[in-house]
Amino acid sequence: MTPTVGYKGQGSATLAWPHLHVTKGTLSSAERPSSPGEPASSPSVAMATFASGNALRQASAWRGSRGPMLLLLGGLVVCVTVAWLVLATGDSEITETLVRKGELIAQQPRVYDVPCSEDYDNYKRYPGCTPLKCGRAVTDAVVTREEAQMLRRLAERGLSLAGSDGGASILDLHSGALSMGKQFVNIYRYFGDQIGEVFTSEDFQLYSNVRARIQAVVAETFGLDPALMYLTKPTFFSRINSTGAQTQHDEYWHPHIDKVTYGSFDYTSLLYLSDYGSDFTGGRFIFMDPSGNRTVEPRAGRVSFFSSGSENLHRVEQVTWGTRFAITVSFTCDPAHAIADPTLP
Ligand SMILES: O=C(O)CCC(=O)C(=O)O
Ligand SMILES: [Fe+2]
Repeated sequence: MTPTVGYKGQGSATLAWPHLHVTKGTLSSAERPSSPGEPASSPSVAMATFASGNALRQASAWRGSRGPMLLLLGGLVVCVTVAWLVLATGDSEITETLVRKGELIAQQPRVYDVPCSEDYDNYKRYPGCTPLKCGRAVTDAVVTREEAQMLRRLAERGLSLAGSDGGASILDLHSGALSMGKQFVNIYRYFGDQIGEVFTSEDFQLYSNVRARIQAVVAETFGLDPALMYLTKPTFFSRINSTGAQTQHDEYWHPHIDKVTYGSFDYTSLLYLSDYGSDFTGGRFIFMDPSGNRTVEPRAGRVSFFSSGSENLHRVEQVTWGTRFAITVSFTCDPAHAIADPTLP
């Protein structure tokens, strides 16, 4: 039987370490250190010699086991480092980081031109809005970190009412869609008048104000008439953490083209409400170009925007730790797909 064998094993191990049995300071002459000037009968000396003899033996035992211990410790350090690296760097091969979290794009947006894809030949053209030049841009100068924090609090309050069972939850102030468990509810219907205790008219004013500034910078950067581009749906707050997906709605990381996924989008903008690296790890935005992956690291208050066609195939790296908040605010050139800013019902 296993326990008996184990017990026997322990017994023989005890025998291999005789000093563990010397509990009363009774040392054999062979073990007793010779100390000429000292009366061997003195109990305190006997205790001291016993203690030091014991310490010596323990020290030599420690020296004996030091090798394996150091090996174990080394292994532990390697494991922790690898785990940290995986958490910190996420799941992606990155060819180029377009904008790091620690950089501040405080003046003009940093712009990267990308040739427009051929898909545009198949879409109806809206002069003054349909992209003539395509690309991507990032700015930290349009939304302050304080505003981002206020919007993040708004998102936290709304999403605290429910949230997905999986890692990705959304709140769409326009349609009222809010993730709940494995589906969505309409917050305005589900919570009725109580929603007035969660959101204030100032929250909605801030959203409109920020949306208008984003629209202006998108128009200026792409050379558009801001009056000929319109907010379109869906426009939503997202909250992502590392909880495993429970439904397809939680699988935010798939590569996609916004114009294909959402239909009406011509320009996508993303306003980040938390910081890559300190609020969460993983979760970088990745443009998947034929020549390699290019990433934008989220930073609270950072606006990243791009033409929504297949020249900007992208995905979000899986979040490995913490919580990532963002808002997707997008614009269409088609007045038929225009929506008004969200308002409190
Ligand atoms: O949150 C992001 O960085 C990107 C979200 C996105 O790709 C989308 O909403 O279509
Ligand atoms: Fe997207």
